Amino acid sequence: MPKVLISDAMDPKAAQIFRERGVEVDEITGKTPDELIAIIGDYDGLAIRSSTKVTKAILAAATNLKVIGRAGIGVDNVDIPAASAQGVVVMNTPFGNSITTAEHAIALMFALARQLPEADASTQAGKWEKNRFMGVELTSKTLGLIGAGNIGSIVADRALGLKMKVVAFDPFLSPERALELGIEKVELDELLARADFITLHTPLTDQTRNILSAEALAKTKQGVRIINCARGGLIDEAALKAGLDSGHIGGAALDVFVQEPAKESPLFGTPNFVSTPHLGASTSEAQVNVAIQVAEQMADYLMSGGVTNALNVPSLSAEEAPRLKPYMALAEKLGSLVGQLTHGAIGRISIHSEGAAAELNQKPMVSAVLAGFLRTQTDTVNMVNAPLLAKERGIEVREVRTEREGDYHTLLRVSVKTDAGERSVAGTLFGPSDAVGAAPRLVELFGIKVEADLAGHMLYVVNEDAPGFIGRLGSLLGEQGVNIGTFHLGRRSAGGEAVLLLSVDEPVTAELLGKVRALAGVRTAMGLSF
Ligand SMILES: NC(=O)C1=CN([C@@H]2O[C@H](COP(=O)(O)OP(=O)(O)OC[C@H]3O[C@@H](n4cnc5c(N)ncnc54)[C@H](O)[C@@H]3O)[C@@H](O)[C@H]2O)C=CC1
Ligand SMILES: O=C(O)C(=O)COP(=O)(O)O
Repeated sequence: MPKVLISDAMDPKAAQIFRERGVEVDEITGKTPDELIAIIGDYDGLAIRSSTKVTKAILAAATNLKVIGRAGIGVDNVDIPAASAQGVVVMNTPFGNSITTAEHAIALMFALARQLPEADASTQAGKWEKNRFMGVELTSKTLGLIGAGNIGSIVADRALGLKMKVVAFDPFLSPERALELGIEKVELDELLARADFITLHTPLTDQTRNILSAEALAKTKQGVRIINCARGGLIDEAALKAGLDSGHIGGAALDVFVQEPAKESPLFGTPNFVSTPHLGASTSEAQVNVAIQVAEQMADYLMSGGVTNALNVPSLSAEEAPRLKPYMALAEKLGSLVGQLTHGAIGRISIHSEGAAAELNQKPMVSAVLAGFLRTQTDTVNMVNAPLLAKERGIEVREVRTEREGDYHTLLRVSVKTDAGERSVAGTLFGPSDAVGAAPRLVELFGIKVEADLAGHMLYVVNEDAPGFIGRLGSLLGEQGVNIGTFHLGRRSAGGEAVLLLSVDEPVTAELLGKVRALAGVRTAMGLSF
């Protein structure tokens, strides 16, 4: 009988469903990482919310683990590359708590507009300070949405009902979708200049981290009120405190913090600051939704192999699975690679299969490319919703098949149309010709021939091909204590542009990237993960 550990507080429905479906379940919450490491080896499944941090160390001890189920949306507390490397399926419940979280953002907006927490405390202290609390109306005010996905769209809908004007910054929001939502798509600077209230609804990624930096906050309107029910780390907390102290920021409400649990913060006690302890998803309705959904999905997987809402594996029928599986892994890696290497809106993505790949069912491969690509923008993408999400983002998807073989027996090419022109990557499968058990390999990167395994954490460098460069890079990595797993090299022409792809044991830090970029001859350096 498979065994699941529920390690964060979850509605009792989850345990009930596991038991009904023949899965043994333990509910043990509040464990330290070391305590979790000591017990995790016994379990086939781990059901979590946001408190449990599923790190590489925990995964390393999770020798029997097959599936992690997140009863909620954000999976930034799970090391997905490490889970994938171990073959652990990671699933979430993308919609179960979105209404609830959107309502919390609206609640915090009202709390700021009418200073409800401070007025409540003062009244209950017997002060009756009727003249101290002068609020503002929401009607006719401009709400700036940063991120207009599932939750952002619901917030927009509610705000429009309150007769607010809504402007949104989301590079992946298509003009058609903006029109459908009744909101105006704008650039970030315009949002900062126009919004009376700003609310954040993006995942925490390298692009969104510190999106409200000191510099961005300085561009906001005098008296702006800011709400964050998405993730700590989207706002520079020190700059927020300074803005509140100076009076430039009229109010801020945070449900999420850089460090959680946030038991102390310079923001605590600041006038016009409101906070809640990551309560966005905490309603009985949402918790029942996500508990039922996560338990059903995990039980399906453990009992029959069915895959729903998985973030790192494709959903597949039993018959097609063995032959398509390596192609899907290749497709997902190529999609993820172009997603990580290109930024901003993409008008078109083309998937071209050549040779043996062209004879297979293309749909799962196309979904895998799109899922890999979109995962760099949203946590809620999976194999099932990837084509729909691509459509919503205005991405045209083209499929091209050439049954004739080219240089390779089988080849998959992914091209994206960006403002800078068409850019493409291509890969093949090495190993048995029927593809079962074959290994994905990158063979071309933006026109440069390179042969690489896309796995784990990688460092990508584009440099001028010149003697001594590899030695300088190798010494730098050695000095920084970075262990190189594999090393792949390609170049456009002798003395021209060269590309290096190195696999490294730990995620590439911003500090290391800074040092690599400072090396003579480096044009681009980025950290990638698969
Ligand atoms: N406080 C809480 O308890 C809860 C917090 N959340 C958080 O809310 C976040 C949003 O959830 P959903 O709306 O369901 O996700 P979603 O994936 O549907 O929407 C996220 C949106 O952010 C956009 N985005 C991505 N990168 C961006 C960038 N650089 N700039 C601007 N926009 C960007 C995406 O295009 C997408 O439209 C989640 O990632 C999660 O971290 C979710 C539920 C509860
Ligand atoms: O679903 C999400 O992304 C959330 O942030 C909710 O977190 P929680 O399940 O309440 O710990």
